[in-house]
Amino acid sequence: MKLSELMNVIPFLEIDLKADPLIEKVEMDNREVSANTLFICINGYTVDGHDFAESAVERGAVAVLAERPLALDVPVIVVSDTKRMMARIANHFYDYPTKKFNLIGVTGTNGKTSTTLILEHIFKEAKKTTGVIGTMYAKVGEEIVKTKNTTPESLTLQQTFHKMVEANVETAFMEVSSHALDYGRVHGCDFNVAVFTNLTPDHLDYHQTMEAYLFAKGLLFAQLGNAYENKFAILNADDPASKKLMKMTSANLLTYGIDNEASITAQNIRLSAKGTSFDLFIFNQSYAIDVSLIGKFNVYNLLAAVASSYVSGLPIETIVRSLATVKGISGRFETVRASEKQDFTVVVDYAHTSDSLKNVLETVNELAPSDIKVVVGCGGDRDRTKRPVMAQIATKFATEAIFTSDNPRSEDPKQILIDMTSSLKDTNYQVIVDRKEAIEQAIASAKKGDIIVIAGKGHETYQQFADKTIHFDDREVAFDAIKERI
Ligand SMILES: CC(=O)N[C@H]1[C@@H](OP(=O)(O)OP(=O)(O)OC[C@H]2O[C@@H](n3ccc(=O)[nH]c3=O)[C@H](O)[C@@H]2O)O[C@H](CO)[C@@H](O)[C@@H]1O[C@H](C)C(=O)N[C@@H](C)C(=O)N[C@H](CCC(=O)O)C(=O)O
Ligand SMILES: Nc1ncnc2c1ncn2[C@@H]1O[C@H](COP(=O)(O)OP(=O)(O)OP(=O)(O)O)[C@@H](O)[C@H]1O
Ligand SMILES: N[C@H](CCC[C@H](N)C(=O)O)C(=O)O
Ligand SMILES: [Mg+2]
Repeated sequence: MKLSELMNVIPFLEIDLKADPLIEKVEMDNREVSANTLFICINGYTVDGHDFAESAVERGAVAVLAERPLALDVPVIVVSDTKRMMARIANHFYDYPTKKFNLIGVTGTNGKTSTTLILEHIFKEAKKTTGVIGTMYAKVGEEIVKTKNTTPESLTLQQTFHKMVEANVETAFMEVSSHALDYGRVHGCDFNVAVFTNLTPDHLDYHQTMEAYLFAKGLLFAQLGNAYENKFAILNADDPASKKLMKMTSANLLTYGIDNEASITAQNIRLSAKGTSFDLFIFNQSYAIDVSLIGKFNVYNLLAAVASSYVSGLPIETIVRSLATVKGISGRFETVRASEKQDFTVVVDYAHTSDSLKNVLETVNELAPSDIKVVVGCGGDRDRTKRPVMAQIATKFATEAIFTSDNPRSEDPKQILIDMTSSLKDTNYQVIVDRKEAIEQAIASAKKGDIIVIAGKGHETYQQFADKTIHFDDREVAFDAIKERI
């Protein structure tokens, strides 16, 4: 496509293009540039992309989009906000891919990955071709693509959607993070369904206040479109934030919940260590559900997934049937069993917020009257306000807590642990900075019947420090420690 055609998506742009080169690629990273590329300069948090424009041209960029004039031998188009324009350009370049399939966006503090993966299962059981974008990976049909962000920036996003169109994907499920909404990474995505899971404190380093955090989540509902376009907002009736989100959208509404009145509800919930049973009520029809997922919080995820599948046109009988085969989600309430002789339980869970940690520990408490040990830490370069709160929850809901490192990133691991424990009144804890040692100690000292919850890193297979990233998998470390003991 010609540069002039791409530039048409920018309103009121008055440029006199002396050359109108063919654009075959759009990139924001000079290292990815090749012949006939349009290079977009993004002034980032770490570095300024404008500094790489010259190198991009040397590598084959034939035009540059920038926020200031640059002395280059190729056309330089100056706009006030390159990031915002990048979303439009990406959308046009990849021919508006999200108009070509059903797109379900899931936002909320906790439960996004779980809900999107339950959705993937339901749609696959209904024999649909699916796509997923989220924390663990992006998936185009069966092909897995590694991702850096839960919700990638617009260029990668639209490129991935384009691949989904080529792979004949019929429905895609996407986690939409508050950062992505605030940055405008999803501008121009044509969502058919937007799902809200819940809102509890997290990312306050970025958003500063809960109001600002809610506002960012609300942007998904604000950009959803209208009821007459058959768009649906799926809201959690048990979360007070839903009342505000309702006002931010003109789409159709469908609510789900357990405690408050809702269109889709679960009643008579029975929790066990093997799974969960409940009666699903959907517009006064009821269905008996038996799933292998554990915990009340997963009932919410299931209800959200049922609601989104239903408004996407899947028959309720198909949806209900598929729930019987929903599998556990990697790193979410995942048990580690290394030997027949193991007489204690080890659970690895991705709880890295105060609310999710409380949910997991409450669930474990409900399941068995055992002693609970929790091994947990808090990530560096992330919301500091959650540190003392997570520590309080750990000592309150577990018999004993071992506080350790999560991903310290650029921070001093010891300081993070001081932030967690300095105002703690309870004394049923110890601090072991090294995560491997902490897990080994918890397992070595486990008594018969104990439950050990290793929280915060779930599916992650690495640990990030200021100077290095090492391979680290809670499940592997736990497995080896159990073997060592038996
Ligand atoms: C704060 C933040 O969101 N940063 C994002 C941002 O990075 P940045 O601003 O540091 O980018 P940069 O490195 O300064 O680079 C600026 C520009 O120069 C270019 N560049 C850079 C180096 C070079 O050699 N050549 C070059 O051309 C880059 O491609 C870029 O265009 O742009 C990057 C590329 O899109 C993102 O990967 C990165 O996310 C980082 C990794 C991050 O941690 N983000 C978190 C806060 C985040 O977004 N999290 C949410 C999920 C949270 C949740 O699930 O709860 C998410 O959606 O992931
Ligand atoms: N609906 C829910 N409500 C509260 N807690 C939940 C819910 N679903 C899952 N959790 C807890 O939160 C943890 C993370 O779940 P999940 O990965 O689905 O969330 P997420 O929203 O994708 O998180 P992230 O923001 O890191 O992408 C789980 O391991 C579990 O402890
Ligand atoms: N999406 C979340 C994941 C946090 C996972 C936890 N293990 C940590 O590193 O803090 C974030 O980037 O804030
Ligand atoms: Mg996620």
